[in-house]
Amino acid sequence: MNAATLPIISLTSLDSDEGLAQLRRAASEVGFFYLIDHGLSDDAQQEYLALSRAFFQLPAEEKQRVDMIHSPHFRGYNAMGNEMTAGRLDAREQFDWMNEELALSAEQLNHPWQKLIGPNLWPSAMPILKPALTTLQNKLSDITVNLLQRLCESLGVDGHALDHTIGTQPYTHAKLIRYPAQASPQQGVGAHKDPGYLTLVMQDAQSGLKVERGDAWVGVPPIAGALVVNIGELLELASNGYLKATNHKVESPIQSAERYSIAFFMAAQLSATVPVLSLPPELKSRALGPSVDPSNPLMTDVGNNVLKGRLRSHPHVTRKHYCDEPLRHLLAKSFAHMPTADICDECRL
Ligand SMILES: O=C(O)CCC(=O)C(=O)O
Ligand SMILES: [Fe+2]
Repeated sequence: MNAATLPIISLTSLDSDEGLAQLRRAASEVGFFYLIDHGLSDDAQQEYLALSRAFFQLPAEEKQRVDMIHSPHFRGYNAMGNEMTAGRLDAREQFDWMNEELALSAEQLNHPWQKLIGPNLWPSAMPILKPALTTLQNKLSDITVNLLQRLCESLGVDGHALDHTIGTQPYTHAKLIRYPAQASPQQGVGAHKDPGYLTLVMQDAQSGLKVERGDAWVGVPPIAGALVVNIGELLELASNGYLKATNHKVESPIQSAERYSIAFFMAAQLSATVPVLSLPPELKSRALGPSVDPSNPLMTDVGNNVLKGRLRSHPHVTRKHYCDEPLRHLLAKSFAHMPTADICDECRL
């Protein structure tokens, strides 16, 4: 599969039945597609990628001031060697930000996922980053909410069927990512599914993103101006498996080229439980239930499904902020159906 065969969906075509049918096919047969006519110009995207390059070029000590290890809410910077996917280290550095919120006090915490709520860590050496990335977050959030509504329509249900799980604004999580060139092929990020409803990826001119199709991995080469969309685990659950959260990974660039991307994950509010949509009979008969993988149970309680991914990806943050009592006890309860070593290998909860 190449750029010509990975579906290209125009957001402005989704007012028509034909556009919706194309969207449904792309989302159910591939789970990955390019989105065009989404309102974020190629020039604007290049500016955000340039900002990202400038951030990663900051001196190491400036980046370390906002290191994720300081954030119980999984916000901030991760140097190379700090992230695990599929049990192996990823070769990328990244900066994560989410909804800007106040943290809950220890007395207010009833569920471990509530600890995800909190402020971002912004680098004082680059004051432009906070307003610029907040603007980007709002734009991408609007695009994903619109797309989620169109997806619901394409499945023959009310376009607003999932609105109540989002409320006034969805849970959003975004990452600036740099994949440095490696001397030999490396895992930029290992094979995984994204936990939320929908993911948008903005890529520079360097390829590397791959999608699982049957027993093959196919490339998702960049198309100028297009955003890459993928279906997350919550949509697989909401559609009872009619839509699939597709496994994907990034292979590190080799030789001299580095790769920059910006990933944006949109989910329902952390306190929400995702409902199973009432699909019309012709789709329902093809919705055979979400995938069952004991090493990656899909959870309809959004906070736990999101936290599951964060705990595994950043074990150093988990150890520092989640493994002391009473949180450790609550965590063991939330993930009682998962192998405990999967959550924290060191303390085994
Ligand atoms: O960098 C990319 O192209 C994709 C990254 C990704 O899949 C992720 O961070 O979940
Ligand atoms: Fe991903």
